[in-house]
Amino acid sequence: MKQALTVPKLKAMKNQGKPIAVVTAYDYPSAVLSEEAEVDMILVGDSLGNVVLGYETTVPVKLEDMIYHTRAVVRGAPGTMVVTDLPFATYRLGPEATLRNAARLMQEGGAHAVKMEGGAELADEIRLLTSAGIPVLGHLGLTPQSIHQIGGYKVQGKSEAEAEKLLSDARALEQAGAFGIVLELMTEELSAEISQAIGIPTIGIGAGRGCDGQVLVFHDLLRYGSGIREKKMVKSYANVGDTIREAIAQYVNEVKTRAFPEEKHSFTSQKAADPAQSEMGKLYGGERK
Ligand SMILES: Nc1nc(=O)c2c([nH]1)NC[C@@H]1CN(c3ccc(C(=O)N[C@@H](CCC(=O)O)C(=O)O)cc3)CN21
Ligand SMILES: CC(C)C(=O)C(=O)O
Ligand SMILES: [Mg+2]
Repeated sequence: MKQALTVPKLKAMKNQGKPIAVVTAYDYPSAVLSEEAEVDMILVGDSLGNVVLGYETTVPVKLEDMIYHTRAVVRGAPGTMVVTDLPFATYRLGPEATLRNAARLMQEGGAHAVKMEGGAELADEIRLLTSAGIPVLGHLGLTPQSIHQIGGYKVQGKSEAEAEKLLSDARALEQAGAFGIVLELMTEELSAEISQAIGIPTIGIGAGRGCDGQVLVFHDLLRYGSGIREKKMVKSYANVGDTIREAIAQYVNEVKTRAFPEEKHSFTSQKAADPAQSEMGKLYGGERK
């Protein structure tokens, strides 16, 4: 079995200038295929609320959902580093409650690390978790769990004041012990500045070319879903949604026209093998062997 990447090795990749390739996965097949494709890390994102469970936002996603999906991912990718999102509000009731929730993602889910959205205000939580052996990945820029506060999925860090705040938040996360930071939906000037200013790797999504790695949502990368919206930040490397829809439509058509199943998909008894004796044999006039 392939050896999963470790936190120290991930940090070393930044120093060696080796880009880090991350994809989200939510279940057994997406994890198996991601590991076979040799991704450096799998993120069990709370985006599963959108792409797997059909919610409008990530806000309804529960800790139990994340544990359940992480278990399936870990079974599918036993040789890959798996990081799981702490979902909405599960790391906002103080360091102890955060530790309890993060520990469940690791003990019950099998995650190797956890991710949380936010800046300097999470320093105490990150210090406690890292001291307890729970690696923490930060997440700055667009923080989708705060969508009802922010009001929309908008590019972050465009003003000088916003950029300053994000840079100081990145420094605070590193200081508190985070092993890396996801930078979501910000200008590439800012993501490059942050990536140079800190010693831990940055993983970008919609943050341009300045980051130490990239992450994409599995369903966006593959156009896997019925209504995957075109987003500027996404590159789709396949169109699995169209492929699946066309395949299912063809199956439906073949059932309706009795083109499927054929003889080769069917099983026969010894009695049926003798056309004179079997109902099917009589029906097909001895055609069946
Ligand atoms: N399918 C999916 N992909 C994701 O990347 C993702 C989720 N779901 N759910 C949780 C969050 C929400 N995210 C989002 C949601 C919307 C935009 C978006 O509308 N992006 C626009 C830019 C908007 C602007 O110009 O201000 C784009 O075109 O990329 C980006 C990230 C990222 N995460
Ligand atoms: C977009 C990534 C970074 C994420 O947080 C998720 O998939 O939930
Ligand atoms: Mg997330």
